[in-house]
Amino acid sequence: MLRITQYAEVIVDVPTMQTNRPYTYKVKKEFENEIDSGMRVVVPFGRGSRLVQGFVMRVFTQNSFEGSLKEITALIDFEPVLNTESLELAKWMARNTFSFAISCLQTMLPGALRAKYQKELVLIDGRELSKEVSAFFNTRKSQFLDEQKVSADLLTKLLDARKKGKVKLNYLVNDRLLPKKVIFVKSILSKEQLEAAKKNLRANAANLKKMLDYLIRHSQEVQQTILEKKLKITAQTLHSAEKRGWIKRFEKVARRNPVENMEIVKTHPRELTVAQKEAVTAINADIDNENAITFLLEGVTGSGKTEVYLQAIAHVLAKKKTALMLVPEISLTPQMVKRVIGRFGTQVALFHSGLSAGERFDEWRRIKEGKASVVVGARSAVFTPLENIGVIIMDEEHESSYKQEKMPRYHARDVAKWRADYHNCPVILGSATPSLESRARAQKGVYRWLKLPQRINNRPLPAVSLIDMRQEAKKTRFPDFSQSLLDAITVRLEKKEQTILMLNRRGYSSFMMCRDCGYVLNCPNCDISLTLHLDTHSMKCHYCGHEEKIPYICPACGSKQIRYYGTGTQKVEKELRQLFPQARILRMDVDTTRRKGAHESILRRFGERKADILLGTQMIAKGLDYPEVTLVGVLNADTALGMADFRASERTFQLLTQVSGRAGRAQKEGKVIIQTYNPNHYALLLAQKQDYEEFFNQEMNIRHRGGYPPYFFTIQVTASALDEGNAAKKIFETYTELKKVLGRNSFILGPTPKAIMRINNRYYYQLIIKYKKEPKLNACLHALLQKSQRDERAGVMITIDKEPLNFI
Ligand SMILES: Nc1ncnc2c1ncn2[C@@H]1O[C@H](COP(=O)(O)OP(=O)(O)OP(=O)(O)O)[C@@H](O)[C@H]1O
Ligand SMILES: [Zn+2]
Ligand SMILES: [Zn+2]
Repeated sequence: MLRITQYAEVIVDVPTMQTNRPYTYKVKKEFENEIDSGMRVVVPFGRGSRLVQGFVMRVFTQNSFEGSLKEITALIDFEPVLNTESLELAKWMARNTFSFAISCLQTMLPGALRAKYQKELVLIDGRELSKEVSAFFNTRKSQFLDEQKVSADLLTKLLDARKKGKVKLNYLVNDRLLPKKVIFVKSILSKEQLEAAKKNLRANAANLKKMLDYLIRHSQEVQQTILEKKLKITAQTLHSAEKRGWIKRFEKVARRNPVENMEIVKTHPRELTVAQKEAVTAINADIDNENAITFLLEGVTGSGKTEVYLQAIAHVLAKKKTALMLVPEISLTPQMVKRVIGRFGTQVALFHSGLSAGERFDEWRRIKEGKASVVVGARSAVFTPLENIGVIIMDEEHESSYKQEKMPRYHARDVAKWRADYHNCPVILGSATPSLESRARAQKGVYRWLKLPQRINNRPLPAVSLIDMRQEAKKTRFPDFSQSLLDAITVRLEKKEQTILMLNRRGYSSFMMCRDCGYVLNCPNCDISLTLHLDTHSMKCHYCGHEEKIPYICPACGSKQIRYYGTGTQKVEKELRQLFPQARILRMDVDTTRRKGAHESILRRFGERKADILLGTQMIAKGLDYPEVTLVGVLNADTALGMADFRASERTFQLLTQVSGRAGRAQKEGKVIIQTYNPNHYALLLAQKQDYEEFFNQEMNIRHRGGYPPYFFTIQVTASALDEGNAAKKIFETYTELKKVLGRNSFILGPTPKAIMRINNRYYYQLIIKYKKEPKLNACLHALLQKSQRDERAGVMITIDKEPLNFI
């Protein structure tokens, strides 16, 4: 007999057998009214019916299938965690970035929701239990179950007890998910009653008196911890007040507020300059027309791009729509956050890696519940479930951190455009130094090109000088500082103006080298040198995290002449303190900003002029807007140029232009000193002139001649394995397959071993496809990927990266 039954298509999470195909499961009667697409479920999978997690993609009813389908075991969520848009986006992303659907789905969720669920066994009936099961519970009512850790024998006995109804199995999502609860205090007496209580108080009950005085003056509820701090009292006093019937204490769900300790000043829209006005008018017109168009806002440093964003956002909010603003992680500075929150207040949600998992979860939930209408965040914020989006902004669009380097290898710019199409709204890409790709599209009319060619109030761009370190380094005792830079710092210290010093790359080549035999201390797992960290007094690998003691004797020749080599921020800080003992110096790098809030506190102190010099890595190159900074020094401009990557010049130019832009932004004139070993390189000469347009023209010529993007599209295919031979074999097989489908106008570079061939004991080989038009390529690559899943050779993996930003 036929019967209407409910079914669900589920994308399952099976690490060893990734697939983009959903599996169909039967929905139990109990779940029929509960289940919906976008919810996570637990399902049995494979021959052993192992329980795995999955996402419901679709629910449908139809006549019962012939064969027997497995049933959904449990619901993890009680309402969808992903909406229709997110599910669609995940599907598109899986196809478009050669990623697994499950990875894409998980990427859309905040980390707290991605954490693995736990299984809990609850004892229902303790009679006649087997010895082993009793021992497992060991007088407790419930116990977590980790299938990996209990013996198969015990597991069968537990499952048997479950069948007999003696034990129940629960699925628990990590408890970080529980909303944060805080205790509040509120007076339950009238003012008069409180006054009376005060009269009856013993003379020595000072704390209770303080408490009553407070309650008499404040009738609103207050958070317990805040009250304790304010009155310098303990929970004991509050307890006693409660017992006397003065107050009641109650729990409330609190929002973990990431900007709790920030001083926010209300800001107002500024009178726009002519160029700003033109930009805002053009953008707002397309917001009104619900036009999914992309703008490139090319504006020199300090030209007021942020004000353009803010006014476009205000326009969107006035239409009761929402706005998404993406900024690179490192420029998501307190300054930027204050500017946006100062303008739009509590309707702003923040989303970046500086937040704790709980804070991120709370912000995500506020967005999902429609309580936030402006989202400011880094790359992953592009997935936040804002509805009714009116504009999407991407500041510093050229930043490579917008591309995720691991699966799913998406570029936030592409996701932003997809969502703009979905919501019929414009995208604004802003930068002083746009990526060549975006700038070329603006030229061709694919993007609408808006320009802010002048700084605000026509302030001049700072004067930049290049210092040839090949000569200078010989002259001084401190090889990191040229005399011109030392002189310029001295002048700033005398005039009480501020200086920003940038050291390119974190812990740049502070490796250990033996001066007698040239031995370099390498990571045992990776083909890369270990980096010296003075704070932990150890040598660390930045790739795999391996850590070991600093050697004092060369392991190769036994010499004591093993020294660190190169320039790290810690070393430069030490030198600076010797050179300028009177200067107040702040250091900002990955090591000093690891602690939560450290980043903010360093910048705040600098902004309050509690320091004269801010020394840091690339972190300080972007977005900072401090009026007293009149000198920017770049200690080593060349490190990026030394890399065998065709984008090296572009990156160097962008970085130098950005960091130069920090100087002289207000009334006082700015000066920039760039120290380099390549003073004649065009990227440096044009950065000196801060001439983006000329750089664009020259670089496009070079790209044209070399056949690089944006003239060609690129795809990188990487094969890796624990065994080097297997990795190599795989890449050559891939090469042969690709050759069959690629046309005459496409090229393959390689196969070659990767520049760092071994990372964490895996070997990596790569090839790069360059093409203009290859209609069959996508399908071919998807087939390769699927096939490699079934590769017999252990641990052989293929990864595909569309438009990679790192070629080495
Ligand atoms: N119309 C305006 N009138 C007066 N001041 C303005 C105006 N627009 C912006 N500003 C101020 O000018 C300064 C520079 O602006 P902003 O930081 O937005 O520039 P930007 O283009 O984003 O710079 P960068 O790319 O270097 O970060 C800021 O202090 C800002 O408050
Ligand atoms: Zn040696
Ligand atoms: Zn390593």
